[in-house]
Amino acid sequence: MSQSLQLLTPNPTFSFTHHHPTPTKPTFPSSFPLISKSNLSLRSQNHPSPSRSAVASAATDLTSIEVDTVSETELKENGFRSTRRTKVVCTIGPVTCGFDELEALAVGGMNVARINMCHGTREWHKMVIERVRRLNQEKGYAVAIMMDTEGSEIHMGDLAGASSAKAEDGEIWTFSVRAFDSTLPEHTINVNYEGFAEDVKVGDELLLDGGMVRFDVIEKIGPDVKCRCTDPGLLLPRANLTFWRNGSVVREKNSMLPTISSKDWLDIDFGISEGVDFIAISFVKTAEVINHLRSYIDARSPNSDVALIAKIESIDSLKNLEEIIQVADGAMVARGDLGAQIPLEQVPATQERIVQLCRQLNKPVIVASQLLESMIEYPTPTRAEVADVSEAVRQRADALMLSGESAMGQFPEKALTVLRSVSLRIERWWREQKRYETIAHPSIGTSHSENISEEICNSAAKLANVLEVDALFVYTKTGHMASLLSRCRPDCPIFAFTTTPSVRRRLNLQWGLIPFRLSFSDDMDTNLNKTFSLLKARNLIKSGDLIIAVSDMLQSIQVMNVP
Ligand SMILES: Nc1ncnc2c1ncn2[C@@H]1O[C@H](COP(=O)(O)OP(=O)(O)O)[C@@H](O)[C@H]1O
Ligand SMILES: C=C(OP(=O)(O)O)C(=O)O
Ligand SMILES: [K+]
Ligand SMILES: [Mg+2]
Repeated sequence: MSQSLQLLTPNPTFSFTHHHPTPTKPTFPSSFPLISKSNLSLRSQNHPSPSRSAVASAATDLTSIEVDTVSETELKENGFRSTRRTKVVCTIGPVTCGFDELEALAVGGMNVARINMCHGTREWHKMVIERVRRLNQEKGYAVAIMMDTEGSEIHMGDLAGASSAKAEDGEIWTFSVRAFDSTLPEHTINVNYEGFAEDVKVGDELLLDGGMVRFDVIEKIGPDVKCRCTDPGLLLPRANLTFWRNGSVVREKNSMLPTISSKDWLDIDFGISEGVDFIAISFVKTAEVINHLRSYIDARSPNSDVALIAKIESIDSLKNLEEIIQVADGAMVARGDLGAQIPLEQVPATQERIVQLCRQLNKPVIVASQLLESMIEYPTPTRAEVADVSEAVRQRADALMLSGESAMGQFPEKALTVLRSVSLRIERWWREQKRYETIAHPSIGTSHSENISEEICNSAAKLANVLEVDALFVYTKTGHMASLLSRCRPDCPIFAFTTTPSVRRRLNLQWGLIPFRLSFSDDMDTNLNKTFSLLKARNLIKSGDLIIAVSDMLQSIQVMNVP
């Protein structure tokens, strides 16, 4: 039995009639207009649970549904409401690039694998992409791939093969733009930016790795800059480098460097040809850069549906924040570099502002860097790190990101487990606290039809909270309706059914969405029948569960008990 509201575009007729059968869960507020639909008669089908190999061949099987085993287990184990809503991005590096290690991350809940083009060779990245693909194909996961560009800001070079170098208090180090071959003189660091020795002044402060290690500039000798270490620490290969004068970051000629360097363009070509799902653009300064990249991709690969993530990590990006997020497909609060460009104490408020703005503009947002930094070395996070992760979850960011913790740390899987368990706990706490929170977002649609979709999703999410439904179902070809529902952060999980594997992977970055691949038609009754029988066969739903279904083919809301 179903109660539904349908808004038919382009010429919506808002005529509603009352005729509803008795629901088994709370009824609507009587003011809510309804039209009834005939009872759905479900063919009873008896599908065996698909084996792993069945999942692998599902792409061609029109009668099956694809969902990853981890989401499936999480849904079954603790009930729908306890399913994790916050997504996790893991940076892949030397300790996690093996197939088994990647699988362990997928089992641990990794939603997106990030490769950072600052490090490693293209062959290495290609190998990681192929392994993630194989994992998806063989094991039914929908792990998306995010390629992160190097960008053209200043960073130090490699340490002639060493994995790190220790700078001690008071030591004199030389930062040089000279090219060294395989051996580096002692206490020497190569800098990738030619204008460095020219731009820097005696008395400036150098911050490496977002301020983890600091130096004072004491002398300039041609291409060499002599510096004294004031905050000792570990120098890592290719760590970022900024210099500060009178309390703010100096952006001389390096601010004129193109956001996308010639190496980045080659990496982008590589990413497009490999079919990555996301490209994260480092040090975005303006919306124009994103628009330019999008036209480039459209011209080069018209069928590509790669999503562009703007990394907010510079002063320039903060100046143009709204325009940048508006044109991007999502944003990353890249706190590593951001914390080296603005005073550290401004980072938390900036993070909150970016997260809120993304939610308003309906763009997924990732909170990144140093979430569990101590877990690179230790198996337990600090209390402060747990509080930081909790805050990002409480802000309801779409995703959290691991960097060094999963790329080169000693406890990648443990770090992932911490993110997962903290997310679950804070989400539950938040639901208990904020039940019936009213959802009010500015309207973002630019057409009548878009406004209708948006209002449908707002209403569906509100209904889902009030009626305490078990799940929201959304049938979406492009993923747009699913993201509009996610934006409302409803109390129940959102089952997003989509026909295309790439849309399914892309939705895996967004808060609360459990993406399924399913072939469906424009006929909602048929779609619902099919979904119910397939999900029942996998013991994911049972008769009597209350669901709300929305669709972007037929703009409608249907409330129903699973027959
Ligand atoms: N592909 C890779 N190959 C080798 N080391 C890597 C790779 N990706 C990441 N790492 C290591 O993990 C650390 C953290 O990763 P990330 O935060 O992405 O880079 P960065 O610290 O350079 O911004 C890096 O400093 C580097 O030591
Ligand atoms: C995520 C970030 O970028 P990257 O690791 O590429 O420097 C950051 O700066 O926080
Ligand atoms: K990068
Ligand atoms: Mg960065």
